[in-house]
Amino acid sequence: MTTATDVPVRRRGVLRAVLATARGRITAGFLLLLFACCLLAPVIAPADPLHQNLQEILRTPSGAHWLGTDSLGRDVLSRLLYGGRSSIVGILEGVAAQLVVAVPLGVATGYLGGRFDRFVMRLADIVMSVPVIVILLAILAIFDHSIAAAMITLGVLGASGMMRIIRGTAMTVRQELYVSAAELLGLSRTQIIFRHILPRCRGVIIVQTSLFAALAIGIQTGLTFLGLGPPPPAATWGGMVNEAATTLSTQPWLLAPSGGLIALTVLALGVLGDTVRDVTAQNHTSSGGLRVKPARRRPDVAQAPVPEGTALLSVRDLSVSFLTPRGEVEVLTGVGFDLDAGQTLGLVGESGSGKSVTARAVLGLLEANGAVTGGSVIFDGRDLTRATRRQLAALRGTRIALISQEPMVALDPSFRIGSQLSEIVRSHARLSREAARRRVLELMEMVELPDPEEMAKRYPFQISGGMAQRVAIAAALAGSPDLLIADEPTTALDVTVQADVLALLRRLQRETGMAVLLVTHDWGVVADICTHVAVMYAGQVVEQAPVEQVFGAPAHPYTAALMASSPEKAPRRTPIDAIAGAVPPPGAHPDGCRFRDRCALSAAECADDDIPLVRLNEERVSRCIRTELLQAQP
Ligand SMILES: Nc1ncnc2c1ncn2[C@@H]1O[C@H](COP(=O)(O)OP(=O)(O)OP(=O)(O)O)[C@@H](O)[C@H]1O
Repeated sequence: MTTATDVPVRRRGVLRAVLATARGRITAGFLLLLFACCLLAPVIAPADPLHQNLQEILRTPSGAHWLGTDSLGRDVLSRLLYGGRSSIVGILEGVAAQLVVAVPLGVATGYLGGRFDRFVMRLADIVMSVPVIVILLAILAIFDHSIAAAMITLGVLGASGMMRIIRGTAMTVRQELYVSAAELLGLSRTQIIFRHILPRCRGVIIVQTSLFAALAIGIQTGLTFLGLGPPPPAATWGGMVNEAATTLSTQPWLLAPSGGLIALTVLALGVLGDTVRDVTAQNHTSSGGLRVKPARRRPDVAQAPVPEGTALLSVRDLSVSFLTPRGEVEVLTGVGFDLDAGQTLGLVGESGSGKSVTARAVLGLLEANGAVTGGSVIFDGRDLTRATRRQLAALRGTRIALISQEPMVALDPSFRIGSQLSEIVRSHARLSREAARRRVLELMEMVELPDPEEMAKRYPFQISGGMAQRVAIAAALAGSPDLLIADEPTTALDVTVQADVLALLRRLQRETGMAVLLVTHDWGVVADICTHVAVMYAGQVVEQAPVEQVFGAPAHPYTAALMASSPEKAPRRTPIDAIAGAVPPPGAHPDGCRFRDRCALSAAECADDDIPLVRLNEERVSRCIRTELLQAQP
C-alpha cells in the first residue's frame, strides 16, 4: 500500500534504518571520524607534515610519534591526516561530478524514455567504451598533475554506469500505479520526478556513490603512488604507500598506517553501500531497522476462541511498528486471533484499522520500514515471525497463498494466461509440460473459467477483472494451500461479479477444506462467506466471534457502529448512519479504550487503563468493559 506519506517516510527512513544496524553505525561512524580528523588536520595534527627530522628516521610508534616517522623523519600521523584531506577533496569532486551527470540523466531517461533515452544511452555506450586510465593519464598531463581534474574526469566517465542503474529504477517506478495516478491528477513531470521517482532512486544513488568513492580512493592512491599526483614533498596517501614500499625491507611497519587506512576506508565505503542496499531493498522480512522485542504476554487477555495449539493459524499478541518521519510508530498492538482449517475468518474494520498490515505480517511481507516488534504468528506449529526469508518463501504459494484486490497486478501482460499458470504449477511440482498443461486446465475448470483451452491462450489484457481474479485464485490454488489470505478480493469488481467470485471462494473452501483469512470492510461479504469475524480498530482486535453471534448482537460498540454504518444495512433512500470522527492515526491513540472518543457508551473508566479482551463465551471475546450495557440496548 502506498500512502501519500510514503515519500517522506523513505527519505528519513534510510539514514535511520542504516544507523539502526551495527555495521551501519560502525562504518558511518568510522568514515565520519576519518573525514572530521582529516578536515581538521591543521588543528589536530601533532606536527607539520613537511617538517623533516633526520635524527628520527623510520621510527616505530612512540609517545612523540603515535604512528612513527618516515625515511625523512616526518610524523606519519600528521602526513596521513593531511594526505587524507586531499584524498577526501578529490573523492568529493569525483562524486559531485558523477552525481551531477548521472542523476538528472538517469531519472530523465528512465522516466521520459523515447528518443531522448535512446540518444543518451548510445552516448553512454560510447563513454563506457573509452579506456578510462588513458584519459586520466592525458588529463593529468594536460592539467599539470591535478588530482582534482583527474577525479572530476573519473566522475564524468563513471557516471554512465550509475546512470544506467538509476534509469532502470526510474523505469520501474514509472510503471507503478501511483505514478499513473499522479499523472492523471495533473501533476507536472517535474513534480512527479521530485515527489515519486527521485525518492525511490535514493537507495541506488547512495549505494553507487559509496562504491564509486571506494573506487575513486583506489584510483587516486594508484595515481599518486605512481607519482602522477602532486609532487613530493606534498603528503598524499598513495605517495606514502610509495615511500613505504621503498623501505619495506628495513622498516615494514611504515606500510601499515597508510596501507591499513586506505584498506579500512575502502572497506567501510563498501560495507556502508551494502548496508544501504540491504535496508532499501524490498527486503520484506527485514526488521527495517526496528528493534524486535520479545513477545509481551498479557495473562489477562483471553483471546483464544479455539483452544491454543489446535488452530492452523494462531496469531498471538502481534505488534507491528513502522519507521516514519515521526519516529517509530506502533501500527498493530497485541493483535490476536485463531483460524482453523475449514474456517473463514473475516478481518473487518474501517480504513486504517490495520487489516492489511495484519495480513502482510502473517505472510512476512511487511514493507522494508516495518517490522514485527512482538508476539507470534504460529502456522501449523511454527512461529513464522522467527522463520528465515527462505523458509517463508518456501511456505508462500505452497502452504499459504494470497489473492489481492488487484488481480491484474499479479499477471504479466506479456505472457499468455496458460503459460503463466503453467510456470506456477511447475514451480510447485516436477511436472512434464503436458502434465502441467493438464493441471492448468484442471485449475481453470476449478475456478469456473469458461472454455479453459481458449482462455489459456489469452493475454491478461484480453480478459475482464472478474476473470482475472479467477485466474489469480487458480494461481493461488496451484500449490494446494492450507491457508488462503484474501485481501479485499472483490472490492475492485463489479457487484454481480463480486457475488460470483464469493460463491466460488465459498465452494473452493468447502471442497478443499482450506482456511481463509479474508480482509474486507464489507459486512455483506462477511455475512456471505465468513464463519468467524475479527473486528479491528486502531491496530487492535476489539471483538472476535462466530458470525452468527456478531450479527445476532454485537458485543463491542465499535462493531455495532460499524454494522450500522454499513450501506447494506441502511434502508433504501435513508442516509447511512456513519460513525462520527475518524480512526486515530497510529501513535495518536487515546489512553484506555481507543474507541472511547467516538463511542456513545463511553464512561470515565474507559480512559483509565488499557482495556483487555474479555471472554464472553467459549468462542467470543470483546475489548469493552460496558458490553452488558450494549447488549441490553434494544
Ligand atoms: N509502510 C507503512 N509505513 C507507515 N505506516 C504504514 C505503512 N503501511 C501501513 N501503515 C499504516 O498502518 C495503518 C494500518 O494500515 P492498513 O493498510 O493495515 O489499514 P487497513 O485497515 O487495511 O485499511 P484499508 O482498508 O484502507 O486498506 C494505517 O494508519 C497506515 O497508514
